[in-house]
Amino acid sequence: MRADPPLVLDIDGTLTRLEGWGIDPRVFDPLREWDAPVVIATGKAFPYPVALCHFVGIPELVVAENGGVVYTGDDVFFTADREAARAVVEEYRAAGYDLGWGTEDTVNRWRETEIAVNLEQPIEPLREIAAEYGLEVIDTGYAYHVKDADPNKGEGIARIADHVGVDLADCVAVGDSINDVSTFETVGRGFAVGNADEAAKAAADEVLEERHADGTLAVLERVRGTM
Ligand SMILES: O=C(O)COP(=O)(O)O
Ligand SMILES: [Mg+2]
Repeated sequence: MRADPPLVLDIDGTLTRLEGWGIDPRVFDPLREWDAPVVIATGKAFPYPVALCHFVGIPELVVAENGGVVYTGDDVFFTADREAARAVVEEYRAAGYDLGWGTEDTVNRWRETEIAVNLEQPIEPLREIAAEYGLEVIDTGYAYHVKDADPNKGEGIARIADHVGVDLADCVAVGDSINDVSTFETVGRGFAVGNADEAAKAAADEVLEERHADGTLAVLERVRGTM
């Protein structure tokens, strides 16, 4: 019997319902039944992908914070320093702006290496301050991320692949935004969902018609048992 290829999946825009928010429940069973490693590679803070793996019922193989945090299932690696991102946020706040997530800010509460800012906040002053500290700001369509330009999802995926013993060339990835470009450059086959941004579409091997989880489910159908 032929096996399933290892998977690398983004969360927002990729496992989401067509309306853009919330995990599409149809992805749970195929992911739990997948007979190869499934890596969740996201811009979200570390607890979110860990919880997703936990509730789907799959081993925790996680790239979080756009590569700033990598969990191989045995070891956690922090590949970026959050002090610069914190300094940017302090300056942004001092200039009268807000991160836009409310007082308890569960979006950033457990972040270790970067900071996320609500898309409704002004990006230009954020970019200017970030540049002073040598950081970049990326727009995933779900948040602005103030981050070190160096670590990325792709490097984290390579570290996990090495640890679990899968060949990157065999890996199939699905993603939707600029933070998935390094993923697509790292794995054998990258698919951008129909709602993907231009950067993700340009970096993918194939752009799907289907949007959000419809796209991911179509890829799973196509690649299941092809190894
Ligand atoms: O955190 C974001 O902005 C996007 O998250 P994602 O990488 O899972 O799409
Ligand atoms: Mg995404």
